[in-house]
Amino acid sequence: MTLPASAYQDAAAAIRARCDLTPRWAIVLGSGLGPLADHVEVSAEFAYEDLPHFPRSTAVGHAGRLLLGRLEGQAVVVMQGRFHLYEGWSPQQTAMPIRVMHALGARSLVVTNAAGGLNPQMQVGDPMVITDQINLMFQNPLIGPNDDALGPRFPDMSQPYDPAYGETAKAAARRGDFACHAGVYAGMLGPTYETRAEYRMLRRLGASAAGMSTVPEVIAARHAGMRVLGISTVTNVCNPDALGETSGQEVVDAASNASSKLLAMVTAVIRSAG
Ligand SMILES: O=P(O)(O)O[C@@H]1C[C@H](O)[C@@H](CO)O1
Ligand SMILES: Nc1nc2[nH]cnc2c(=O)[nH]1
Repeated sequence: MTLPASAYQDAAAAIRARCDLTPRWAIVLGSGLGPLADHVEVSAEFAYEDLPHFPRSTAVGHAGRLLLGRLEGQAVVVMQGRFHLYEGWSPQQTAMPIRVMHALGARSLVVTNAAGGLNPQMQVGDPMVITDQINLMFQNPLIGPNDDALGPRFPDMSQPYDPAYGETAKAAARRGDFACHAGVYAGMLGPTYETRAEYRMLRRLGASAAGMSTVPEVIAARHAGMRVLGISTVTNVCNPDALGETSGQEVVDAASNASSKLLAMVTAVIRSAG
């Protein structure tokens, strides 16, 4: 579905009409990670269905609420649930909330997700700081007329994830004494999990984690010049030579169980940026 050019400004105006907080940070909470929002001192809360042009969350483990408030004293806007291409939303719709949060004032983005771990050292519950991404969705939210007011027609993607944010997140994991990996996130269309042959291919392509989100959001964020921290939680181990079955519920449960690690890393980065 094509969105009107004014869609993200309309949604931002509806939010501003009820809340005058200017968020510096935008945070997208992935599958099972919604409870991180319990740590936000909330000023205003919006159901996605009440915001103009906003899609509705249909994915398991995604509450479908936008919160404005403070985390670690910093003004934040938090998506408790996101939109995925496999739900039937267009790339523009999956990325639209990023533009809304940018229009509200956010200049840094934290994206979190649940992902399959491809690196043999990974265990369920381990976080991975995303260093780069591979777009295997073969779709792009910037297709169509470019909004020059937002960003360039041909955005640079040489460093989509901010290395300084990543280092701070890894340092928080060291302080917390829990394992933390760094690697490349492969964005898949879903909703099927991968076959053994596909996991094998992803390893050969240089991916360390496979998921079904994040890539369109990060493209939209980089287009708008936002600095990005990305963290995956490994929810299933993808060993092509000994692959067990994976279910959506198992993924959500594994992500929820690891949410305290995510919280430690995300808050450390927000704190350090002052
Ligand atoms: O929103 P995220 O990327 O955390 O959701 C992942 C991808 C699918 O929605 C689901 C598959 O298990 O988890
Ligand atoms: N594509 C994909 N998405 C996931 N989300 C959680 N685990 C996985 C996985 O193994 N593959």
